Amino acid sequence: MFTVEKERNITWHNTNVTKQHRQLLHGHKSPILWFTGLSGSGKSTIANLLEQNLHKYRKSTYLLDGDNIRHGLNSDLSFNSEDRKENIRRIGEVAKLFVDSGIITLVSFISPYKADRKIVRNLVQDKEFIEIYIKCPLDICEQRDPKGLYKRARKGEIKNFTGISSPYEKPEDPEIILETEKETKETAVDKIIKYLKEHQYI
Ligand SMILES: Nc1ncnc2c1ncn2[C@@H]1O[C@H](COP(=O)(O)OS(=O)(=O)O)[C@@H](OP(=O)(O)O)[C@H]1O
Ligand SMILES: Nc1ncnc2c1ncn2[C@@H]1O[C@H](COP(=O)(O)OP(=O)(O)O)[C@@H](O)[C@H]1O
Repeated sequence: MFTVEKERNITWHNTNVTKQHRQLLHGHKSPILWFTGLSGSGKSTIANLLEQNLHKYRKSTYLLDGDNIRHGLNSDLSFNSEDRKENIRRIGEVAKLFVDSGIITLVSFISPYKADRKIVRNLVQDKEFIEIYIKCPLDICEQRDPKGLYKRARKGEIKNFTGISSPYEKPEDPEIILETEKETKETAVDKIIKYLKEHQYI
């Protein structure tokens, strides 16, 4: 029924209602759809449209968006590398809880470091982490500049800005790559839904 971690005097309690019971109730699996990419690459746009589509087809979803989470849970974190690591660690743990709740969990964070994304992948079971690389050249993201942040970063008003003064490490072997310079958001969403159906997540 439970396991004890002796050093810290804490106990893990198993619940009678399990992830499998919850997934059965929802009628689908509950993977993490992890969107990673530069600011302005299209993570939020695609994740939002995907959630809208899944919701329309009566799938239970929740979207965790970096900008939003930094308003609350992670409002104490900056954009230096240590804080970004902690940002991803926390949201990885939150996403794991959502997986356990039986909900399809969309996570849209720049998540620039390979090692941090790998830590989250290893938090959940095999096939429960679907990495979606929102690929878009920096110059196109910069032209789009939906929030005017690149302009400010170039002027030196924002430090540690991803792609300008802070690194972005591309995924090596993501499950899905979407090239938003070449394909529309609708095509991108269709591709993700096709993947989910083909791999029997939904
Ligand atoms: N220095 C710096 N670098 C990058 N982005 C910045 C920065 N300062 C603020 N912003 C805004 O914060 C959003 C990214 O937050 P994340 O939590 O996703 O970033 S990270 O995963 O910790 O790297 C990011 O949102 P998106 O544009 O949606 O990616 C920006 O709006
Ligand atoms: N194919 C596409 N997919 C997603 N966004 C696109 C695409 N083409 C143009 N855009 C535009 O690029 C911008 C992406 O912004 P956003 O979704 O906030 O990116 P991110 O969350 O990665 O910072 C939006 O203004 C969106 O309308």
